[in-house]
Amino acid sequence: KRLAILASGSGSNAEKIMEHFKNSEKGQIALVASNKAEAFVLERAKKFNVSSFTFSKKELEEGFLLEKLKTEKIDWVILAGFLLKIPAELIRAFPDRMVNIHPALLPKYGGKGMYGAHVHEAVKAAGDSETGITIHLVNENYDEGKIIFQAATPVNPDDSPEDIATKVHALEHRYFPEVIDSLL
Ligand SMILES: N[C@@H]1O[C@H](COP(=O)(O)O)[C@@H](O)[C@H]1O
Repeated sequence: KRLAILASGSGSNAEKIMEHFKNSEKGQIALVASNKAEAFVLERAKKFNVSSFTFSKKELEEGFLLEKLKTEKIDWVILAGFLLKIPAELIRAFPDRMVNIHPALLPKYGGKGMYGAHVHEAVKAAGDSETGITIHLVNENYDEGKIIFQAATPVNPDDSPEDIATKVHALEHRYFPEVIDSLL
């Protein structure tokens, strides 16, 4: 299967996924794409000799990305820290073959504007005793697609939002590649 990864930032998850599929028979990371020309994920793609490109929000909405994914014969789309809303047409082109990772235990702390540090600050402010990750299929509502996998980690009262982020990233890096592999 040919996989494309969409990311807007650092790409630590994308790197773990590229590492996992480096010698895989089941899946190949064929493309990395970003809406940010300065995103570090593009540097990580170079390291794995995975071809990459960038696109604007306007191009995304005008179907440029969908055409590219079709041309590249992509089977699965992986959202790994991608912050723009995916157009409905693109979601419909990959029925149950587009997955996202969210840094919290959905349905808590999901929805528009709930991403990255905002999530961990909210967990801290609420005084929750645990948080975690959610891997879900993508549908037309933010963070509301069918949940495929969740894993939790305890939150200690003296954990800072940064400590929480570190724990959550560790879960993401451990499980996201394996869960994608199990879907193929
Ligand atoms: N959606 C969220 O955005 C972050 C991306 O991190 P990275 O993979 O770019 O390091 C991850 O925490 C992911 O759950």
